[in-house]
Amino acid sequence: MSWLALILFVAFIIYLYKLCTPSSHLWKYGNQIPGPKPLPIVGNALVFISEKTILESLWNTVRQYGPVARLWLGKQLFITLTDPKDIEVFLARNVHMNKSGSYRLLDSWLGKKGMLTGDADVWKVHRKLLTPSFHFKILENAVGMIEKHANIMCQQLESRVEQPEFDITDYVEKCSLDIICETAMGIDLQCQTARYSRYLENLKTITLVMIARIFQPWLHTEFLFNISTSGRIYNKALPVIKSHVLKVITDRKEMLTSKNSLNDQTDDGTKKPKPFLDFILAESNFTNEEIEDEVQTIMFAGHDTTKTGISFCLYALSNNPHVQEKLIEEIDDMVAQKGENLSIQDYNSMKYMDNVIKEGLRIYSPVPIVARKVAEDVTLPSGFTLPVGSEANFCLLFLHNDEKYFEEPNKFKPERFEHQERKNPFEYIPFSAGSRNCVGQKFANIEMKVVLFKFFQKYRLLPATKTTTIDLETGIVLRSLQGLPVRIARRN
Ligand code: HEM
Repeated sequence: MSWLALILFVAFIIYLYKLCTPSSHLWKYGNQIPGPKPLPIVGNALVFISEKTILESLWNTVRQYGPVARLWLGKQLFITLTDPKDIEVFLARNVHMNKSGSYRLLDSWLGKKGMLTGDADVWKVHRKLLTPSFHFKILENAVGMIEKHANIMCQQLESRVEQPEFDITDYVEKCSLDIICETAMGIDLQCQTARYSRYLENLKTITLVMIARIFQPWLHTEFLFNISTSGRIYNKALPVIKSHVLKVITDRKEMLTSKNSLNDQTDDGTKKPKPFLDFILAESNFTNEEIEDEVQTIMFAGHDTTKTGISFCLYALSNNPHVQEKLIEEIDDMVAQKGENLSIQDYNSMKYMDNVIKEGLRIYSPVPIVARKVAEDVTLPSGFTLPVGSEANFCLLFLHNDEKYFEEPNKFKPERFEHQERKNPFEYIPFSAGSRNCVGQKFANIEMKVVLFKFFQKYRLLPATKTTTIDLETGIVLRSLQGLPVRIARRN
């Protein structure tokens, strides 16, 4: 019996070793890039246990080894890039179009056919077919719905006025989900007025498990992941997310077939925009799998990012009263000129608001890291060669907080965008760049403006009194370990 156990143990070690040993090509080029000495099997994965957050570990690696830093995660060669000239090589040319292997770990959730994670062949077709659903005309009609949900958020916040500090993310998150569901799916979820959202709770679990899994190479195989504690937690949360999305699709299909329940007028009598989901359902070439993957993708990418962008902006404004006052002044001027009913052009004409949002997306980039699979050996302007099969990770958060490109990067200064003479446009790319940039960029910008506008018409923000610092972490999108504590006061 003990012999059998020994043989099984040795077989398991050989299996792990093979699983974690990179190809000689990766090994040769990978080790020419600066980085810490790897251990057998795990590579450099232990660097992620030494710090409080994954971001801090990555940041330390970049500080120590430079703007091109190498880590081995098992057999995966993970190269962090923070120089805009190096990043440009990937984003400006249509050569390295597939997302990195880390995104494949999201397949059981986002599928293989969604725009965000899909490979180039599927992505090209979907992006072309679905781009019209983000057209300016559609956004223009969506403004009223965004305003409606922003107003509900403000009503919900009434109970927090003049109260101790609280996490603003909880409110913004539900508002963002309601916005994406009604504008993109045609379903008014009313998540803000419900006390509990199973979708949001389980989504949080899924994203946290997934991000940790990326940096734990021993959990990359399905078998080991499924028997791990993280895998069991994930497998319990996933069906909730899946069934939620399926219900959204079924409900919309039913609404489209029974015309009675299809109310295509907004409360103020204007025509509702055609939701993204109707574009997909009308596309006869889309399989059920493709529909589900795209809806799953837009539900996630369309609310978690804007939630993060808005919440961090509000948090930054709570700590920068002079910026807040200037923004309030601009909002009051706009109301004095145009009244309450603003068009998309009115929102976009507020220059200071625009710069506040740009600065928020710089200092707290909602998507801190994006990554590509290296499709062929490529030599970067910095001189290093990235071998085919490695992962190139662009750390947008570090790039945007690098003093080489932004003076006093820790200061929240929207004015820096007034005289914007960037040496290289790839120095500031919160929505990524090139043909796989964010398809929802215009939608996100208008949503952020409307929510800030409605909020500051009613309230002022005050800094938290108990929580004075936050630790940034990646949970696919940026998050803070302490939440984003603020206090609010009524204006007037
Ligand atoms: C502040 C808000 C947002 C930020 C900062 C943001 C940022 C990004 C970034 C950096 C990417 C590239 C990701 C990668 O290469 O892995 C991306 C892609 C994407 N985003 Fe956004 N996003 C935001 C809002 C939105 C919204 C509101 C939607 C949908 C309504 C959306 C839908 C997508 C989709 C579908 C992709 C994949 C595009 C493609 O590969 O063709 N995003 N976003």
